[in-house]
Amino acid sequence: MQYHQTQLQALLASTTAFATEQNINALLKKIVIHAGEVIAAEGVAIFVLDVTKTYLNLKVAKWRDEVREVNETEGIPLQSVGQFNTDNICVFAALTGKPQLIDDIYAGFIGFDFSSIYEQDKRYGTKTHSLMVVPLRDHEEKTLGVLLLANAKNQQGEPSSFVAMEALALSFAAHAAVALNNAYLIDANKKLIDLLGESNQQLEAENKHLKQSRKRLNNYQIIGESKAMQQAYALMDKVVASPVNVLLRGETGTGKEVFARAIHNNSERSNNPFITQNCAAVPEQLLESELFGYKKGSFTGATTDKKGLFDEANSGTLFLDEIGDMPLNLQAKLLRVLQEGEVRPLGATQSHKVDVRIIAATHCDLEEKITAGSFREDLYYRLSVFPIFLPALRERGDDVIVLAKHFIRLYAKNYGNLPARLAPSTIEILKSYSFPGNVRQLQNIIERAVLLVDSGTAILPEHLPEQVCNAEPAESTETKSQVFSLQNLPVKQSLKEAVQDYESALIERYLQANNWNQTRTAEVLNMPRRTLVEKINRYKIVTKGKRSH
Ligand SMILES: Nc1ncnc2c1ncn2[C@@H]1O[C@H](COP(=O)(O)OP(=O)(O)OP(=O)(O)O)[C@@H](O)[C@H]1O
Repeated sequence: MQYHQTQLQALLASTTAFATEQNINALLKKIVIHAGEVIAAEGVAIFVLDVTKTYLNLKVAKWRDEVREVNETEGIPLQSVGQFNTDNICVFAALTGKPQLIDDIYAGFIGFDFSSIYEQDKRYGTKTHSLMVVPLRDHEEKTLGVLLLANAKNQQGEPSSFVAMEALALSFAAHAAVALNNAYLIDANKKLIDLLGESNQQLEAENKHLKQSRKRLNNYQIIGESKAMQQAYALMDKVVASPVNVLLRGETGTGKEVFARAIHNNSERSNNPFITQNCAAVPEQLLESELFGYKKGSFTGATTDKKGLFDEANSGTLFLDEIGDMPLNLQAKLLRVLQEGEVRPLGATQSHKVDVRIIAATHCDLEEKITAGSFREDLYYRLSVFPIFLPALRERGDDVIVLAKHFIRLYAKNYGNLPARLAPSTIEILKSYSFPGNVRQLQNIIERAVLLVDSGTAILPEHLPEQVCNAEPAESTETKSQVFSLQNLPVKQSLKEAVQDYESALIERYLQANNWNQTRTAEVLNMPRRTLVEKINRYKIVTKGKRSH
């Protein structure tokens, strides 16, 4: 079959045009326009199968030069009353996958129902004679839709037959179908990507929400939401998922054991044992046999083998409280366990492996102990891979009252007392007290008060211990700023002297606030500890209020 040069050029042009179009509606329009150029016809229309594959929907129609995009919601049904709608030429072509060619639709009954075209002709004064319907099928031969061409024209523009153009039409339809299928795939991909993006965003939001609510509720079931505690929780968040050893530091009664349990309970080891041992409470030999165990006959009284706490805690966590008070000899043995992951019970000839996470705790200034030679520096580095400083109760703001109310509920329940409440004056006293014994001291104070108070009445200052009521209020930061207000400064002082005065008083204030713990103070002031010690010596800061560390 000989085709006109312009038709072949049009076919080539359509290939390029389709290859660069990814948008479905734009592509459908291009198919219709190019079809009219490749196959000389007066009218062109494209129908596509809807997603349910039950309707052929008209998308774009062209009559001579006029192109119309159609937004048809209900197209031609493939079936009606349970029967395929084979009277319709488009449905027939779609179902059979075969092109349909009619030279004259008015030439008597030809097996299809053209009544709607007759009606249109009447309405618009047109005259349809020849028709060609070509199915658009993808590489798997699934029908995507059909292309309808009306009124074939010859090269002179006179009415003709589509028969001569069938092969050209089939070739055009084949690559139009490939382009359409690609556009569908790209569209489906984009929708998937959008969907993924959306669900990712949703996941991110949920994640954030979970993290926030976890922070708010603090899953660790530790009472206290102050900023200082939030900082400690944030460090815990980091450490629970990893197996590193943790060193909990803080004054006595700040909740080091509470934190240690919480770390264990939120770690992967939570179903395994959590064993605690206070290293200060027992004599050296007993502590050694407790920790490492012994073999029968290894000393007088060793009548049976005894498992040590490292073995008891295998796969779990061993909490070593008051680690600063561990005797030097045992420090060396502990270091070996940490380095080699093996223990050797007393009297045993061989070591064996253990898998234990160590959480150590101390209220001591370990750095000072190292200087004094009573704590091994190498052990210190092993233990303090991840230190967490627990804030003193006086640094926790309103947590004091939150904790007090928690303990009231606890003891009211224990002692069958109707819940008492805190009188405003009591709240004031508790808020300004410095709590050297921290949470443990508050807990004892509240227990005593709940016992003293009558059921359902308020806890008054008289229900608090005398030393609490009569204590000087903890120094507030306002006092400091008063001392250093410009009005109070001597007028004849060099800048250097003024700065030194300020620095010296500031360091003293921070030392006091941190219970004279130099490491902690250096941390808070964000300076090396050695520099802090130098300044303490240079300014001759009296550390007589210092606790025994
Ligand atoms: N945040 C808290 N919420 C509720 N109770 C707490 C909290 N912190 C501490 N406690 C309670 O305070 C008491 C002291 O806590 P814990 O023994 O954990 O302190 P510690 O720092 O280990 O003390 P020490 O240094 O003397 O060993 C315990 O009864 C504990 O239950």
